[in-house]
Parts: sequence; C-alpha cells; structure tokens
Amino acid sequence: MTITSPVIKTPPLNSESRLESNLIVSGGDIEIINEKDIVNASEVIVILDAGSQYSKVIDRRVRELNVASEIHPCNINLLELISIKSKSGSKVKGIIISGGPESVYGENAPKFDENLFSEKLNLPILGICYGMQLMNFIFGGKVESNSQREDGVHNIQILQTNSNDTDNKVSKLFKGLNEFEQVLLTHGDSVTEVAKGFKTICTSDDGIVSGIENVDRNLYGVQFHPEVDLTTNGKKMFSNFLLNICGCSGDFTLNDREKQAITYIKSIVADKKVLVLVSGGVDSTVCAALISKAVGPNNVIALHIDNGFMRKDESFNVEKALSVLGLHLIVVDASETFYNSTTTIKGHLTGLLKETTSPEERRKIIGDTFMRVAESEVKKLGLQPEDVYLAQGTLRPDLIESSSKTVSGVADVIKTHHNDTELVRLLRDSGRVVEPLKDYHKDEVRELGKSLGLSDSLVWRQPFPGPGLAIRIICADEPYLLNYDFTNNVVQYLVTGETNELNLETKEKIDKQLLEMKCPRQNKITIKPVLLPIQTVGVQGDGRTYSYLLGLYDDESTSTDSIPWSYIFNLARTIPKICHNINRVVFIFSQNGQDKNINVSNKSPIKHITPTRLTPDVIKQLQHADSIVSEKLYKYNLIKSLSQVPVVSLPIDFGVKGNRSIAIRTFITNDFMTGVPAIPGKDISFECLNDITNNILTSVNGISKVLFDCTSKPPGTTEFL
Ligand SMILES: Nc1ncnc2c1ncn2[C@@H]1O[C@H](COP(=O)(O)OP(=O)(O)OP(=O)(O)O)[C@@H](O)[C@H]1O
Ligand SMILES: O=c1[nH]c(=O)c2[nH+]cn([C@@H]3O[C@H](COP(=O)(O)O)[C@@H](O)[C@H]3O)c2[nH]1
Ligand SMILES: NC(=O)CC[C@H](N)C(=O)O
Ligand SMILES: [Mg+2]
Repeated sequence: MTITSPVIKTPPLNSESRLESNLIVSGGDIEIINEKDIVNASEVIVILDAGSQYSKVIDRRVRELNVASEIHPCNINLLELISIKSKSGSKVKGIIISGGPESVYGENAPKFDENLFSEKLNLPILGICYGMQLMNFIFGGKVESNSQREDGVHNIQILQTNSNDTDNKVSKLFKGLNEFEQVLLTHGDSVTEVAKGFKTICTSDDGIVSGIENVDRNLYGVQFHPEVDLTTNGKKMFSNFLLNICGCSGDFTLNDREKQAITYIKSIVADKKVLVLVSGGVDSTVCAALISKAVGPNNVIALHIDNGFMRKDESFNVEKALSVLGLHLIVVDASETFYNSTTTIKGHLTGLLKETTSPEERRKIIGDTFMRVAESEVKKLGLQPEDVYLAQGTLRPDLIESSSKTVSGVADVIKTHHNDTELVRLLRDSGRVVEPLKDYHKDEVRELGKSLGLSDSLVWRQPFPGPGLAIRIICADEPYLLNYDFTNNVVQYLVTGETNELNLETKEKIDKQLLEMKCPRQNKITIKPVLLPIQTVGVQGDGRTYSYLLGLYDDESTSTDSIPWSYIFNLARTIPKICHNINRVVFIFSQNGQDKNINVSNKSPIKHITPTRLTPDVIKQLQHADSIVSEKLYKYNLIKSLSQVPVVSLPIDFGVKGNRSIAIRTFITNDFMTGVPAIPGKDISFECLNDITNNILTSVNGISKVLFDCTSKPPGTTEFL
C-alpha cells in the first residue's frame, strides 16, 4: 500500500546523461532466443526484450505490417548483429525496446549494449513502457516510482507540436490519429522529468507523461503498449514508426502457416510415433489435426487424460469432438493419480495435490503429473518412451506467462502453465516434445482450425485450462489478513467518504487521486466496499501480483438493471491504481432469492473463510455451478462473444458457516494477453445474469453469494489463480 508513503527510488542525478550507467555492457553475446526468429529478409526490425509479457506480441504486430523482426536479449552486441545480418543481405532498419517487470534503477534491470543509443548505431528507436523509461533515464531524465499506478485502459491526449508545418502538427509517431486515443497502460514507474533534448508528445488522462520524442536523434518512447488489442490504434502507430520513421518498405510475407507447421513437425518426428495430448479444446484439436496431416493418422496416438478436475461430462464430449479427426483415441481416468500426486520443486518434495493450497505448487504438480501419466501410457502400449514424441497444443501466452526461456530470458513468471513445468522443460530439452502452435495466439489458432476444415462449434469452443477446476478453486486454511484493516479503511473512505480511522493527510490524498482519476465519489449511490480476505493472481507492469480481492455491493438495490454499473466499473479501474495490494474487483449480487438474508453489510469486515482444499465435495460443487453457467451461455448465445467464462469457487461464507461463494468472470479478448470484463446490459443481458445467479443460488448447495468480476487484464488475469 503506497498511499501513505510513496517510494521515490530514483538515485541522485549527477550527470546530464547516464550514458555511463552501469546498465550498459559492452559486447554481449550474440545469443539467439529462438532460432525460428532468425529471418531472411531484406529489412529487419530488432526487438530488444526487456522481459515484457508482450514482446512476442510486438513481433506479431511488426510481422502483420509485412516487416520482418527478430527478438534478442537487451545486451546483444548490436554492431556485431548488424554486421552478421548485413552479410546475409539484411538491413537492420530500427529497434524496438520492449517493456519489462524491472525498474530502470533496480538492481536486476536488464543490461544493454553500449552502442544502443550511440551515434555510431544511429538507428530509429521506439521504446515501449520500460523501453521509454530506459531511454529517458539514460538521457538524464527522471523516472520515479509514484504512489499512483496506471493499469488498464486509459485515454491519452496527443499534444500539438510547435511546428508551422501543418503536416507535422503532432509527432510523426501519431500521424493520422485522433487527439484522444484509447491505450493500455500498465506501470508503476513514470517519467517525472523529461530528458534534455526530448519533449512530451502525449499525456495520460491521469496527467502522466505517456510519450516522448527526440526528433533529431530519431528516438521515440511510449509509456503505453501499442502492441496489444486494447490500444485501439496501436497498429497505426507501428505503421508510422516502421514505414515513416524507419523507412521500411513493408514487403515481407509470412509463409503459409499450415505448411510451416507441417514442415516443422516432419523435421522433428521423421518416422517415429507421436502421442498427442488432447483435451478436446481448440489448441489440442488443431495440433492433432496438423500432426495427423504431417505424419499420417497411423503414426498418431491421441491421449485424453481425465485429471479429476474436468467440467461435467467434459471427457465424454472430448471423445465426440475427436471422432471427427479419425484418430485412435485413448481416454484414461487418472483422477486418483492426480489427487494423490506430488512433485519436486527446486529439490523439495511437495505435499499431495489434494492437500496443497499454494496455486503455483498445484500448477506444478499437475503439469508434471500430466507428463508422468503420458509416459506410463506409452509404456502400456509396449512402446519405448524414447521412440515416441509427445505433442501438446502449447500456445505463446502459455510460454510467456510461465517465463519459458524459449520466449524470453528475463520475463517474470505470472503463472506456471501446466504444459511448461520443470518436467515438461526437461523433456523439451531432450528434444521429445512437439509443439507446432507455440508461436501462435488463440485467434491465430482459430484461423488455422478453420482452414483445416474443423467445425465452427469446435473452433469456437470456450477455452478450458489443462489444470481445469483445480485452478478455479481458491484453497486456504486461514484468511489472508496482511494489512487488512488499513486497506479496508482506505477503500471504505475511497468509496463512501466515511471512516474515522484514517488521518487527514491520507484522506486528502485519496480525495485528490479520485479527482485526478476522474472517479469522483458518488454520495447518492449506495455502493459499499468490503475487502475479501483472499488473494488472486494478477499481472501489473509486466510482473506477477498475488493480492487482495475487493467486493463491492449494494444491499439496497435488488435488481441487476438498477445497479450503477458504469460507476462500479469506474471504481474497479480506479481502486487498484490507488491501493496497490488490490488487483481484482468483483460485484457481489444481492438477489431476491436464497441469499436474501445474507446481508453483506452486517458481516463487514469479513475476516474469516471456509477452510478449503481440493476435496471431492468442493470440486462437485464447482462442477455444478460451472455447468449452470455453461448451459446459460448456450441459451443466451454468448459462446462466441464472451471469449472465456471462468467460474470460480471462493472460500467466503458471508456469515453462513461452511458455505462458499461463486465468482463469474465473463472475459472478452482476442489473444488472452489483455482483455476486458463483459459489461452487464451491453455484453451480457440482465436477464442472463439473473438467470445464472438465481439458478446457482437455488440449486447448488452451500453457496452464499454470486460475484461478478469487473476487472480487466491487466491488472487481473483471466483465471483467478
Ligand atoms: N485433459 C487433458 N488431456 C490431455 N491433454 C491435455 C489435457 N488438458 C490439456 N492438455 C494438453 O495441454 C495443452 C494446453 O491446454 P490448453 O487448455 O491451453 O489448450 P486446449 O485445451 O487444447 O485448448 P483450449 O485453450 O481451447 O482449452 C492442450 O493443447 C493439450 O495438449
Ligand atoms: O492449458 C492451460 N494450462 C494452464 O496451466 C493455464 N493457465 C491459464 N490458462 C489459460 O490461459 C489463458 C490466459 O489465462 P490468464 O490470463 O489467467 O493467464 C486463459 O485462456 C486461461 O484459461 C491455462 N491453460
Ligand atoms: N510494463 C512495463 O514495462 C512496466 C515497467 C516498470 N516495471 C513499471 O512498472 O513501470
Ligand atoms: Mg484446454
């Protein structure tokens, strides 16, 4: 919580420029992150990876504009790289520095090559987020960790330049854009003093510098992320940078994806057998179809593992879905194996899965167990493990969020995806894992699925994570109460303007921030906050957060359509920016149904939970709630428009001993790297919401409340864990 004590971590400024900074190294290795990223094209853009969740998205955007790009570590020796490229007939036309989880003044800030900003190199550079902070810092400007974060969708205002030339009224980077543009910001550090030679080209709606340029040196920086979908005109900004600033011609074309994938599979597998892990989801079905096309169906064994955390009837539906591919499918029920499994993490044996509360530990146990079950099935077939390749439908976000070294050397682990645990990595290193979709995002895989002739109903299935309901049950033995009272008081004051517990200075600071963030307190509205004593996972400033869940409720309003949704979404955007230990905000429904006697306000503050582990009763309870939501999504025709709808079990009883609650996250996204919550009345009808809530409360035993997630990504992730 930085509301009372903003930490200014900037070291003293003792020179005009920090070109002598200890961030700079001379001659890093030419270490190629991913061989497939080496491209033969006449022009190339180099992306320096400072550990962003979105480096691979930058690469995708550049390629979509028909310009080739390569991702390299920040410390790559640039002159050597340029010389190698030029010998192969390729000219480096510009550099993009990505975002990253570190701070420019932090001990672990990634080092970069001494020539990056030198006149010797003299290339146009675009710094994104961390990249812009680095540029500003190195040229002597100030970067500070403010009390205010910006996480989520914001508006920036593009500033006019002094130029008399009507064509150059705004920065070249923003040519053809509107004065106000919607962008994604996710940062805790900010530029507080622009470096000499640079000027501000745009500011955020919170009044923070969100873009700088030094036209003479061809250096541009943006605090926001033009590469993600949530930045509406990001593509235009890239096009301005690549074509107008770097002078690229845009004549690079990608090979046909299907052909590329088949060539890749054949080159690895040759004439060996492939065991494809199929979940029935889009990715594994497309993966299985590609592998079958590449090596022939007779060489493919499809294995579906019921890990005990599937949706109701999921495994049955998978068999049906897979039958269209004409593959030999084996289905194993490994529920007991999974419940009782353990694994070793950094040399330590974990507890049994069914007794483990830590989400990361659970994820790691599950991923490793998938591999063990697969190996044992291979042996049962009388085959030698070393003669069989394992294929998985791993996508880019899985590897990025797990911080796989195949995509970045320095990204933070947001969450370990089950298909990228230690054991999976060992197998991958031994060359036995085939992942033809590892460079793609979900929307690209859907395109591929369509072109492979898969049915619409399969291509548009809602994604379901491999660890299944195991990562949708928040397990804990005790409530999480770190700094609970202070945080609860801050949110009480922030939302209602009432509390005697805070000093005047803190209150004034909150009032000021609310005004700056255009979220003035609405005194006539009866919305109240309650801090829930559990943690969920988020991604902020390219780093993992595991922080408080905040509930908002309105005990006086009983119908969904009379709830002031736009104010609630505004609060959901604003609160995590002020209270940095809250990364997710939910609305607590208060229906006329079964929960009418459970008044949230009587129970506030909530400092207890129902102790929860992955036990059969909790799994069954969630399966039931999840099946109700699935049925309603079909009924109201929302399968395509809501990208994914995690239904989550929370150990919050709201005063009824032994009860739990159910959270529903109706999430809209293309590539799952960023996204927004569905808005009631717009993206999901009030009728549907009422139907879901009433049904859960009346037919699922032991549920106190239904909660609706109002958080975008960032700061919250799609899944709660
Ligand atoms: N129950 C399962 N049995 C076998 N393999 C699985 C299972 N669950 C996941 N996998 C493997 O892990 C990969 C990643 O899972 P993920 O959920 O991301 O993809 P998917 O299930 O294929 O597609 P979707 O994202 O649409 O659910 C799958 O492609 C598949 O190879
Ligand atoms: O197969 C999977 N194994 C996993 O361990 C895993 N974790 C998250 N997901 C899915 O990834 C997408 C992005 O999720 P997050 O925003 O929560 O990170 C969403 O579609 C999530 O459902 C997983 N899929
Ligand atoms: N996304 C980013 O690059 C964030 C940069 C830095 N870690 C911050 O929080 O400000
Ligand atoms: Mg899945």
